[in-house]
Amino acid sequence: MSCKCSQQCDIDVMSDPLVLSADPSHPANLIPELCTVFYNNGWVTGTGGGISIRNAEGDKVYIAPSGVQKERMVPENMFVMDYASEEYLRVPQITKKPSACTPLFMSAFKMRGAGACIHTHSQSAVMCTLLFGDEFRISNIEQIKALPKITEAGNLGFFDELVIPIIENTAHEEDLADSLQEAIRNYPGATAVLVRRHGIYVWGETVWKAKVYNEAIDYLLELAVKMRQAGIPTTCGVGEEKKYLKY
Ligand SMILES: CSC[C@@H](O)[C@@H](O)C(=O)COP(=O)(O)O
Ligand SMILES: [Zn+2]
Repeated sequence: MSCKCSQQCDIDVMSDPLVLSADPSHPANLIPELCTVFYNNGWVTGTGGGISIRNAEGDKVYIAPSGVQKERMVPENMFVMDYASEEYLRVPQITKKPSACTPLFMSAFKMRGAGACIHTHSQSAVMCTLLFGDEFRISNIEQIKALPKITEAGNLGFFDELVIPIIENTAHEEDLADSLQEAIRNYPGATAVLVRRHGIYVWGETVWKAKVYNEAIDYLLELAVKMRQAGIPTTCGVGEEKKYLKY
């Protein structure tokens, strides 16, 4: 039987209907593709980081295997979980162990209704967790406008402050779930949580929103490191930067 996607493809989906599709937006195709993009940005190198995506109906969760090179995955490597029962509908041959990030991805799905959640080990994210205390804050930068308010409709404005909570790392990724959930409860306007000396989790209503938020946040994290290096506070008002310039 061939795939039912809009492209009239001739992939034999009977061989593995949960992960084989010629539809490029199928989660089993998107996870390997996006992980390659993230790898090329230095966000998921050395097997760290990853992404989990729910299907369009929201009843299935696609999860990468644990400990694999995330940029070299193929659709057949994906785990598929039933969203409601959290039971695995498919376990790939490559390994029986799903990503250690699974309880964290599930927290974003269940608590925020997210359609996708990205985890990166971006060096800008890690540096910001070393430069900031319990919260990362930045304001008065144009790129902030790419991020949602969450608690009300629409995006943040140029003069709004972006606040991202920072939680402490644990020896094992799955042990982060409790503190991530606490941060999600305490910061209803957050679409991301930083993990000290580790990286960041970013989620969104759809995979494309999650991707845009992750890109915008990483841009702001990288900028924040440079602002700190230049001695400019990340929340400094428009025009106030002159006070900090050394020339
Ligand atoms: C470099 S090992 C990193 C892991 O411990 C973890 O932090 C991570 O992000 C990926 O876990 P994984 O189980 O491979 O999906
Ligand atoms: Zn990690």
